[in-house]
Order: sequence, then C-alpha cells, then structure tokens
Amino acid sequence: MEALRETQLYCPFAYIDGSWVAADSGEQINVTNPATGEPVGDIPRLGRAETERAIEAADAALPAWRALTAQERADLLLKWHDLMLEHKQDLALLMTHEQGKPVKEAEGEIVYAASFLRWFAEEARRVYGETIPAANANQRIVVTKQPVGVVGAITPWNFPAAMITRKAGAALAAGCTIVVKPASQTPFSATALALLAERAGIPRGVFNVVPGSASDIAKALTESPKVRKITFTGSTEVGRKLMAQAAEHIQKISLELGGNAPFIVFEDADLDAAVEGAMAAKFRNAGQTCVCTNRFLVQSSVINAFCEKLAVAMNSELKVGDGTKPGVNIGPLIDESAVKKVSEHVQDAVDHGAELLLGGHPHPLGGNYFTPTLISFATDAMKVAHEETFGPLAAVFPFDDEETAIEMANDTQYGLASYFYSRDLARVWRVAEALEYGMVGINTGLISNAAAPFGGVKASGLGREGGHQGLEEYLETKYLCIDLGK
Ligand SMILES: NC(=O)c1ccc[n+]([C@@H]2O[C@H](COP(=O)([O-])OP(=O)(O)OC[C@H]3O[C@@H](n4cnc5c(N)ncnc54)[C@H](O)[C@@H]3O)[C@@H](O)[C@H]2O)c1
Ligand SMILES: O=C[C@H](O)CS(=O)(=O)O
Repeated sequence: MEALRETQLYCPFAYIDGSWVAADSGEQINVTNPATGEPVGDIPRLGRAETERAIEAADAALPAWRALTAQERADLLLKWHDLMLEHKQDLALLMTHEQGKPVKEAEGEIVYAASFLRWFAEEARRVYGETIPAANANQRIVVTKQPVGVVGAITPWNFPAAMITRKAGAALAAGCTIVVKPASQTPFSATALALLAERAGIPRGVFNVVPGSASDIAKALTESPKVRKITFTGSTEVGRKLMAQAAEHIQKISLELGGNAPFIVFEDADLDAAVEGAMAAKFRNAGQTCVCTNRFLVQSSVINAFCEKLAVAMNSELKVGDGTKPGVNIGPLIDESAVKKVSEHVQDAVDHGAELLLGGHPHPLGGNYFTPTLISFATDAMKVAHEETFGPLAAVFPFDDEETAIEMANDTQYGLASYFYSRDLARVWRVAEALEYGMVGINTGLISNAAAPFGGVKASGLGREGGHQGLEEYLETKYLCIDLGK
C-alpha cells in the first residue's frame, strides 16, 4: 500500500471502550484493494460477545456524555472535524486503497464526511424545546428533547467515512453513544476515524467500531434492550431484515437504502447543462452511489442531441484506472460481482432491443474495471429499468410528454433521489411535486450536503440524515405537565 504520511492512521484493530482489540477468536478479515487485488491489510472479525462488550461500554459512557453541555460536545466534534481535515490526504489514500475511488474523490468524501461533524456540532446547540399554553390555569406544559441513548449503526462500503460521520456526528451531538459496524470491505476508514476521535478527546465508550460478522453483530445490536436506536445504510434487502429485527425491542430505526434515480430531460432544458449534470449524477464513485442516476428519461424530440452530447462528454472526460494514478476519475467497481451485475444489465438491455452507443463491456484493464457505457432506446422490459445497476451504465429511455415522464419516473419500488432539467417554471413546480422521491435535484446533478435532509420514501428507507432533521433522529421528545396546585 502506498505509504501514508502518518502510518498510525492504519489501525488494524477494533475499537471498544477506548481500547484497540483483536477478535476473541483471533479471526481476521482480509481486505483487498479492488483496483489491484493486492492485500490492504487484515482486520479482526468480531462477533456477538465483543459487540455485547461494546454495547456495555457505550451504555456506561452514556450518563457522562449526555451530561456534557451541548457546547462541550460540539467542541469535541469540531476537534474531530479539524483532525479529519488535517489528515485528509492519508484518510483519502486509505479509502482509495480499500474502496477504489480516485484519490481526489476520496479527499472530497473526507471533506464531506467532516462537514457532518461541523454541521451537527452547530446543530447541537439548537436543540430547542417548547412551552404550550395549558388548558388548566394551574398547570404548565413543557416539551423537552433528550438523547435516545445507545445507538447501533451499520454502514456500507461505498462511502466508508461519510456514512459513519453522517450518523455518529448527529448521535454524539444529541448526547447519544454509538457502536458502529463498518462494511467488511472498508474497515480501515472506520478505524482511522476512531483514532482521530480518540485524539480529539472523545471519551472512551462514546464511539466504538466493531468490524466483523454482519449477522452476528446485527443480532447483538438488535437483541439488546440497551440499544435504543438502529441506524442502517445499505441495501433495501438488508434494511428490511434489520427493521424486522429491531421490532423485538421497539428500537427506533433509520434506514438509508437503495435507489433507482430517474434523471428527466425535458425538451425545454439547457442540454449542455443537462449533460454536465448527467456526468456528475451518473459517474460519481464509478456509479456506485445510492443517488446515482439509474435511468435517463429524455424527451423524444431531444434524445438524439442529448445522447450525442453525453457520448462526447463520456469519451473526453472519463478516464478509467487505478484511483492513485493522476487523471483517473473512474476507479474499479468494488468486486467481481459488481462487474457481473453491470455486464448483465448491459446484455439484458441489448437483448431487449436497446441501442449500444458506447462501451458495453468490462474494461481492457481487466479486474474490477468496467468501461463507461451508454445505451439508448431503453424500455421498461429491461432489468436496468427496475434494478439498481450500481455501476457506470447510462441507460437512456425516451418519453413523449410530461405525464408519461412522471409515470415512468415513479414506476419503481424506490424513492430516494430524482433529477430533472427544465427551464419552464410552472413545469418545475408540477414535476417536483409529482415525483415520489425524498430528494429532487432541479437543473443540478449534485444534491448531497450536510445541511439538507437526505433520505428516501418507499423502499429507499425511513428517516433523514443531515439537516436539523438528522439530529431529531437521535432525540426523544418528553412532555412535562406541571401542576402548580390551587
Ligand atoms: N440511502 C443511502 O444513503 C445509501 C448510501 C450508500 C449505499 N446505499 C445502498 O447500499 C447498497 C450498497 O452497499 P452495500 O453493498 O454495502 O449494502 P449491503 O446492504 O450489502 O451492506 C451494508 C452493510 O450491511 C452489512 N450487512 C450485510 N448483510 C447484513 C445482515 N444480514 N445483517 C446486518 N448487516 C448486514 C454489511 O456488512 C455492510 O456493513 C446499495 O443498495 C446502495 O443504494 C444507500
Ligand atoms: O451512496 C449514497 C451516499 O449517501 C453518498 S452521497 O451522500 O450522495 O454523497
């Protein structure tokens, strides 16, 4: 692995109650570089017993942590934020080695991830209650907010830092403590965050990282009555299982799940702007983001012009390769099965009559690389219409009128991100209100930021992360009724 400036940021251990530990069993998970197949390192494979110890540590740390003032918690979150930015290059290099995204994009994620710590540090001091005029003159009604308690978090590989701080920043700001299980593909981004949290002075037991057996760790988290909140980011299939498991102890739950984002281009759109937005919304992280466009819906009168412009942009702007190499902006997919899924979607589309305009095959570099691909005249009969591709495949579907575009866009079990381009103000309001999604990008392909409530409807999940809404997910409302007597 390319040398880190500070080698200590490579932490091949779990982090429980302020200690760096191995698995009780001594088992390890081998982590490999998706670009080269070379080993990145080994991380302990923790199970139920270790997770129960982490829950106990988080529970023990809770009283003192929630007793700090919001300002005191905010100050510690800001120190953590500053340390992330100070070590941006090393954190990014770690991420590129274990996840594959190009270093520049990884640096962008570190800045984005740190922004959640700053955002929630600021929001911590704005957890307001309220008083309500009582019907009874001798009574007073007061509404307060209190931290939920111990939180269990499970996060995905595609944004291995931001998906953790988007949860931990809010949880810690609210006065909660947390046990995080990172994805087994990307544990070192998580343990590096733990090292910096420790250096920032976040007390032992407040932030714990337990890499290992997903099902065993999830069972320990969902079967513990001390865990009052489960927060998950990942596939809808796993989210569904966790929601059922969380029912046992009526744990609060936040689910950030899969997507199938439409990107609608109306004939009145600025096509050059639409193509620029399309490149951002489709090819970030090689198409491996939950908000990546999965379906381009383009009005028939402009579909040829749009496809020509998009093909030119893809050919001239996208460079596939190892994310540590200069100029590369499309790294490898996370693994062989990801390459297989994209190949299947392309072949299925062509078999059902789609026109292949660009790419359409794994990249000549081999391994987990896939050539950015453009297909047109896609239809509802194709897998790409209903399944999340999670790769660099741009599938363009024609439509004739606004009503049809909205029907096509909403014809999915998902409802996370959506995008459309139009310069007609009335159409902007009609379409924005008709789309069944948690987020709508209008004349933009980039919508993710800490100040906004990120999340979806339908099979894309429950709850929001970021914004002031993101903090509410870690707070309980308590109503005080005070009788003043006669
Ligand atoms: N909505 C969002 O904010 C968002 C963000 C990133 C990724 N995603 C979605 O996540 C998916 C890709 O990420 P992924 O492949 O890591 O998803 P995944 O569901 O396979 O894994 C996510 C996490 O869940 C764990 N996990 C796997 N099986 C589990 C089980 N049975 N019980 C408990 N935990 C289990 C994994 O180890 C990992 O830590 C895509 O569908 C993508 O859309 C959504
Ligand atoms: O994969 C989806 C993540 O939420 C990434 S981002 O928040 O859209 O950058």
